[in-house]
Amino acid sequence: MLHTRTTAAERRRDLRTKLASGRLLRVPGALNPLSAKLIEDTGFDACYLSGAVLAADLGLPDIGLTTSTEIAARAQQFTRVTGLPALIDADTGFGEPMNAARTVQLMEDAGLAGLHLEDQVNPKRCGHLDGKAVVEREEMARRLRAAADARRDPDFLLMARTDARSVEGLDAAIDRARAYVDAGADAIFPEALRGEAEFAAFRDAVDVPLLANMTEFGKSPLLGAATLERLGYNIALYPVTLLRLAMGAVEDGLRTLAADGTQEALLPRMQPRSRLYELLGYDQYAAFDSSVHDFTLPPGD
Ligand SMILES: C[C@](O)(C(=O)O)[C@H](CC(=O)O)C(=O)O
Ligand SMILES: [Mg+2]
Repeated sequence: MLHTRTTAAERRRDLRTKLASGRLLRVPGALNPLSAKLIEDTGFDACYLSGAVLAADLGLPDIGLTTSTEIAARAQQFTRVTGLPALIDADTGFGEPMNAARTVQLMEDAGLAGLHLEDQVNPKRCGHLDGKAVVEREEMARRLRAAADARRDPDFLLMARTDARSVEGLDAAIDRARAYVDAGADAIFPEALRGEAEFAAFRDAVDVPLLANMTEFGKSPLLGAATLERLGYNIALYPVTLLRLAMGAVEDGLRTLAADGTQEALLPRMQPRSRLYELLGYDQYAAFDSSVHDFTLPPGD
């Protein structure tokens, strides 16, 4: 009820253990705390809080407009209701290396299991768009050293994302990744790789856990879990999948409602009240005090 019983420390250890297992973790991006509960219920390994989704949720583009305190406050609403480890997209760290350090502490306090910082300049943009620019390698290394040093729980995962593939080419991106590991990154997120061979080259070159960003409508092919596992990747990320699915359904539904003047035709596509109540744990609230709470549903709801 109300919140998960799992502590942040337990979730961080859980993520570390899963990463050490060598198997591929499947990590969808949650679109709100309720969907994070569904990600847990359907058996995924962890959940992701995407910068693109957090911004879109506020009706904003993903260009670094959100602030670290804003996303930390939102993140806490997710971590409170799921026992799954959650990894957050901390963009560029929201400023100078000192800001990246503060961001790490805010995300630790929000109960997250880890974050990733990227090497783009501010203002950043989606990693799958053209026209990106990256900071000097040493500048990003400073960002990472500050972040690693600020961490109070050594199990909090510090992942470095490099956007350099599209800007400087694959070899430079690999060199950066190695430098970022030396600066304290526990894992690497190579952004916008072009094909399976590039994913394989990255795996050969870097020893730490690797994340494969399987975002839709981007520059990377949508490699299946079996392929990513064979390539030796540790995390398959589906960052914006739920938002895209939900918004597709919402838009279709609105058009149908406007055209038909009733939602009758939409009922088979809806999550029924009973499933929503199950996810929210209404029965536990009823058991807490049945004299106050009685949420028995009529059959068929
Ligand atoms: C992973 C990502 O950083 C995100 O914010 O979810 C985005 C995803 C997207 O815009 O498709 C990115 O790849 O830059
Ligand atoms: Mg992002």
